[in-house]
Amino acid sequence: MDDLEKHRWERLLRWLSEEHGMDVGESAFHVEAREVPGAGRGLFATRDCPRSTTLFKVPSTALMNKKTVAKLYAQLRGRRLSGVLLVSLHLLLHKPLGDEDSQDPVFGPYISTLPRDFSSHPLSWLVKRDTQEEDAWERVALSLLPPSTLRKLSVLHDRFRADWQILRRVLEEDASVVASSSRSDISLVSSPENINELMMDFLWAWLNVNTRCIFWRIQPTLSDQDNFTLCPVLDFANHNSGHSHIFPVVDSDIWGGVAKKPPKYFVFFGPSQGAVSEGQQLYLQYGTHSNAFLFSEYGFVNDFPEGAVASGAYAGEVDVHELVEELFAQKALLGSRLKEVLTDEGYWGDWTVHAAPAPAHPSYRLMVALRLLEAFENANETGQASFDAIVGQWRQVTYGQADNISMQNEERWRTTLHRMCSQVVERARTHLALLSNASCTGGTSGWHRWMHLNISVLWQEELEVAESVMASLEAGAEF
Ligand SMILES: C[S@@+](CC[C@H](N)C(=O)[O-])C[C@H]1O[C@@H](n2cnc3c(N)ncnc32)[C@H](O)[C@@H]1O
Repeated sequence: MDDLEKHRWERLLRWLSEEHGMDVGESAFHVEAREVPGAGRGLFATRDCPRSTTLFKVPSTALMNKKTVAKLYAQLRGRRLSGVLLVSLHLLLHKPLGDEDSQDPVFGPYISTLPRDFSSHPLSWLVKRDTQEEDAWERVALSLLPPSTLRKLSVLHDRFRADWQILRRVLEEDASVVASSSRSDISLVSSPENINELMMDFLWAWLNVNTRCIFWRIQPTLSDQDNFTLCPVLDFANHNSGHSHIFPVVDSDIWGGVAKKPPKYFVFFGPSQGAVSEGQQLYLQYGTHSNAFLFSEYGFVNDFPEGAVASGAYAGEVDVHELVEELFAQKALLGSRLKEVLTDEGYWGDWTVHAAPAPAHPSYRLMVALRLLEAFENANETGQASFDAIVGQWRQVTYGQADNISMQNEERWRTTLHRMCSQVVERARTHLALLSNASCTGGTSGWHRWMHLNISVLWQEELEVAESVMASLEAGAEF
């Protein structure tokens, strides 16, 4: 890290210690931030840690979440803003200017350590497209994304736009909120340029929340959308698809009892299965996410060595929603009726093919959908009695009361899956060829080249997974 970043890290530790009473001494704090090429900064062990070592404990007063931030905005209590909105609003109002530190008297030293720039995040390209401010590189990059990645990104974009609309209203209607900002440059003069600038600042805040938050229970209901926090120090940890070295203690027995109060510290253990060595990067597994998800939500992918998909060493997957949806659409009115059946039974969408565990296979949801589609053979319409009878047969198989609709149906859906995988292979080859033509996405800076590579990895995964599933089908594998 450069001197400025080192200074910010040290200031963060001083703030945690002096303002929040966190123990950052050698006996209780065993991590440090370092630069990681291609991943910004990461967390590293500062000494050998035996299994289950407590790596560090962050006082809950230093966390940024709905509970700690809402206290600062009593005037907004009636608006029932989500945790994402409140925390993003606070970041927006105290965003550091240029290379300066954040002037927020409450969380300033923490906010100063957050990434300053999200130009490489694909959501930035989409948001810039809304205002015709995207550059040629971004336009081409968006056009080269696999369809399912673009869909995931669009869903994220919708979430962002909805939050921005709410926040804009809050800023326009409540002058005291803007007045509480520590920024000298914030302005709500409603010129289109000002509003777009403010939206990009909000994007910076929102992406910091979206890429750095972690589950933290502040509401009694486990699935409450506000059960998350930003956590200083921990949020320097990068993701690894294989294993995690950091284990957050996320739930407390207190919740089972009457006290219903979050714990005083957010505690992070090292692995219980083995020691970590001094200098080792400590990863946090963000979840078992596909590369398409990591790319759209976090702006990076897990790379994999050539052949790792075919050997099953890398659990690649492809979301084939668009291709399946198209098959139902081709059945015109019958397709709509079948969509209704699948939706009612909870099987519409989320259709994937997987490389591992061997044999490479379709997801159960995909088999269920294809069985129904092929049960009607080439028909585009059918009478109600025959429709009900066929759907009845399909239900028996789906509920496990029969092995199959017919051997012919099994043959048909496997053939359709094979054809679909071959389409995936073909479009992946086309896009990899386009991507290898440097002129089409050859940006100038480091992150352009890195994102170019990430997009290639997405297509390479599509290619290798689809080829593996085709090989399984050709070998007659049972799924
Ligand atoms: C919680 S932050 C981790 C710390 C971050 N690297 C930083 O410099 O502040 C999550 C972000 O880190 C980056 N990241 C995390 N894991 C990564 C990985 N395995 N490869 C590349 N980038 C990664 C992505 O930009 C992601 O959105």
